[in-house]
Amino acid sequence: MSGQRVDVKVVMLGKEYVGKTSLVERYVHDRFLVGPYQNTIGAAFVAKVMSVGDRTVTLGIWDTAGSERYEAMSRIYYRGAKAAIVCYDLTDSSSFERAKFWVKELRNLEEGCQIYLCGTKSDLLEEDRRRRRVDFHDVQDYADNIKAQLFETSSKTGQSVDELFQKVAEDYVSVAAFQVMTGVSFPSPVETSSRPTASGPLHELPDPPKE
Ligand SMILES: Nc1nc2c(ncn2[C@@H]2O[C@H](COP(=O)(O)OP(=O)(O)OP(=O)(O)O)[C@@H](O)[C@H]2O)c(=O)[nH]1
Repeated sequence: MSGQRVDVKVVMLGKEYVGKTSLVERYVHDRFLVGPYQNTIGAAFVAKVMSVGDRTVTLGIWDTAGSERYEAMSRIYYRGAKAAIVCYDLTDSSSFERAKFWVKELRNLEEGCQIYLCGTKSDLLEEDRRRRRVDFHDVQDYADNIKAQLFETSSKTGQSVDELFQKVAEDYVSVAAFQVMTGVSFPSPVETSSRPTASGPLHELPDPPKE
C-alpha cells in the first residue's frame, strides 16, 4: 500500500495483553492467531476499506503497544485520531483502570476523538461467567458519562468485532454528512506511505502522524 488515502484515523489503546492486535487481526484478516503471545513493539498500521451504504470508507488503524514502556509513543499515535478504541480485558479489572487513564488523556488532549470502549475476550465469560472482573452496568454508566460507546467483543469467536468497526465508520459518515449540511469544513484525509511494519502480523506502517 503506498499513498493510500485514509478517511478515518483510528487508534487502538489499552493495557498490554488486552487483545488489541487480536481485534485488528480478526477484523482485517478474519483470523485469530494462536501460539505464543507476541507483544507489540511501538505500533503497527493497517488500512481497511469498507462500505457504509453506498460510500466507501478507508479506516487507517494504528495498533499501539500496551506496555507502559511505550506510553510516550502511544501518545504520538493518538494525535489527530478521529476514533479511539480503548480496550480492556473483561477478565482483568486492572486493565479497566488503564482504559480510564487513556480516556482521561483523550478527553483532555483530543477533543475531536470519538471514544469506543471495548471489553475484550468475551468468549472466556461464555466458558465461565465467574471470570468476569469488569461489571457491564458499571462500564455502561461510565460510557454514558464520557459519551462513549460500549462493545464487548471476542476476537476468538468474532463476536461483535465487525459491528465495532462498522460503527466507527458509520459515525464518521454521519458526522461528515452533518458537517457538509452545516457548512463546517472537514479536515482533509490523511495520506499514508508504506514502510516495513514495526511488529507482529500487521503491515504497512506509514510515517508517524505529525504533531
Ligand atoms: N480467549 C481469548 N483470548 C484472546 C482474545 N483476544 C486476545 N486474546 C489473547 O490474549 C493475548 C494478548 O493478545 P494481543 O492481541 O497480543 O494483545 P495486545 O493488547 O495487542 O498486547 P500488546 O501488544 O502487548 O499491547 C494473546 O495470547 C491472545 O491470543 C479473545 O478474544 N479471546
